[in-house]
Amino acid sequence: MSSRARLTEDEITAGLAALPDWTRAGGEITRTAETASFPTAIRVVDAVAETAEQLDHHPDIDIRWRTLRFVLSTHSAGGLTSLDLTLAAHIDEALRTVR
Ligand SMILES: C[C@H](O)[C@H](O)[C@H]1CNC2=NC(N)=NC(=O)C2=N1
Repeated sequence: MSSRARLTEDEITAGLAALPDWTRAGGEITRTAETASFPTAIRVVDAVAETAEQLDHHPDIDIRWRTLRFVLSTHSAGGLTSLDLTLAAHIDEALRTVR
């Protein structure tokens, strides 16, 4: 299966079981997280930007002081693909590790 193929409902359910901080709304998943400070929020975004470039897959990001909101979807597929789950796991890792 290509990583840009739309996932089935069962695949989405299984994938999201490992991503408890993400909320699904139709063809998107969203996570909001508060970081320690505005500079930390920017460093998280910087780390995510690097991953996004490597994956050639890019999140929508909303920055409000030290709160970040990420929205993931595969625009070319019109919904969720394994790339969204992969990127979500990387964002979780950045939020856990970047200080
Ligand atoms: C040419 C390039 O692969 C595409 O434009 C990529 C870039 N990043 C992308 N990011 C997301 N989220 N969805 C896409 O369909 C997408 N397409």
